[in-house]
Amino acid sequence: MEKVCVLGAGSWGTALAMVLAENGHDTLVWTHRAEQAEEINNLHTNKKYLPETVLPANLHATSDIAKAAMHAETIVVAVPTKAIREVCEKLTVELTRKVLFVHVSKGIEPDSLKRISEILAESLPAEYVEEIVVLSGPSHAEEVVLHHPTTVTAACANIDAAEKVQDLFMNQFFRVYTNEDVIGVEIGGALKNVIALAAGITDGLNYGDNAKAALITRGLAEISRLGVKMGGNPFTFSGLTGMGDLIVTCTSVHSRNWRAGNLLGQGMKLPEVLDQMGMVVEGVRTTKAAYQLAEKYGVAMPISTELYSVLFNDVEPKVAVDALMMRMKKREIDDMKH
Ligand SMILES: NC(=O)C1=CN([C@@H]2O[C@H](COP(=O)(O)OP(=O)(O)OC[C@H]3O[C@@H](n4cnc5c(N)ncnc54)[C@H](OP(=O)(O)O)[C@@H]3O)[C@@H](O)[C@H]2O)C=CC1
Ligand SMILES: O=C(CO)COP(=O)(O)O
Repeated sequence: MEKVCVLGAGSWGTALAMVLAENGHDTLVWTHRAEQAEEINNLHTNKKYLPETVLPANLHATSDIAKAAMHAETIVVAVPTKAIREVCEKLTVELTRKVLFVHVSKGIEPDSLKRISEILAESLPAEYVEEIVVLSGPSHAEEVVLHHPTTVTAACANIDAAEKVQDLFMNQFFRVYTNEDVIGVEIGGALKNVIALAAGITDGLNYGDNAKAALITRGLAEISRLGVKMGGNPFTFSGLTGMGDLIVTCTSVHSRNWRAGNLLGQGMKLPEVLDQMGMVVEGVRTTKAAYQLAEKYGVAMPISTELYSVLFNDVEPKVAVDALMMRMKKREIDDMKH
């Protein structure tokens, strides 16, 4: 039995804390809202994020970050990308020993263009960091809490650390693979949200299945193109954290990114959409990062670029789709390289 703390009691943090508690680990979830910690401790529910779920009685919560830091040998960071620096700052003052960090967030920071493991390495004191492992893959919280079969990947250049995380989480409904390619895993996990927003838009426009298959396939082409240029292993992009997560996020009604895109495609404006979602839609900020990364690395990312113009330059979704369809003629396979 390990002592594990999960930072963030949103849908994913809570679902993963549930997996860990069910695996017999001494699991504490930290939330920045005291009333939510009380709800988890006293009622064993988290109604805002997982309204139908009864949490295991051995899952405990706290809103005291000092307690969270004291408790853990392993810390799972499960807050949205934009909250990570702030949470690390709070945590840093409470750390007293080396901890294995696992992060499960899927984003890239705009402007700095940092991946999550880079943000963590920058924000946490090196002497208290044993390793940083990313856990990612096709995994909606709503299905994990129902014990539906789910597969994910734990990635770290130090394969022993990845295997330790594999052992912590793995059970009969939650299967964990390992990979050494942190860049490929983080880029695939972040950028699939961008393509899922676009897939939601075409569904909102009622463009049907051909359009969605096109977005998934050409989306994977542009994710791989960028990811390889950044140093990722090309094979990672056809794995769970690439193609796998892209498929689930572009096709599942559970996806907040797909749902947000769907509302945009139906004509709703971005601020209204985000208001209505009430949960993180990582793809919005990541679209800005993708747009900047495409420029920085000189890689063609037409879907991300058109989505950027819809989200941030008020271009009509239909006009953006027309622009994608009317790009100059390309070879399918040669095009993957450039
Ligand atoms: N949901 C899923 O199925 C999956 C999600 N992920 C990824 O996991 C990450 C977290 O997503 P998810 O749990 O779904 O998000 P949610 O929107 O469901 O929950 C986010 C949680 O983080 C908390 N939070 C937000 N800002 C801060 C802050 N500054 N300090 C402390 N806590 C904060 C929120 O608190 P409050 O309630 O106060 O807003 C909430 O508890 C994202 O990167 C997402 O892409 C990955 C795989 C699956
Ligand atoms: O990453 C996810 C599934 O693997 C969750 O996707 P959404 O954030 O779009 O809900």
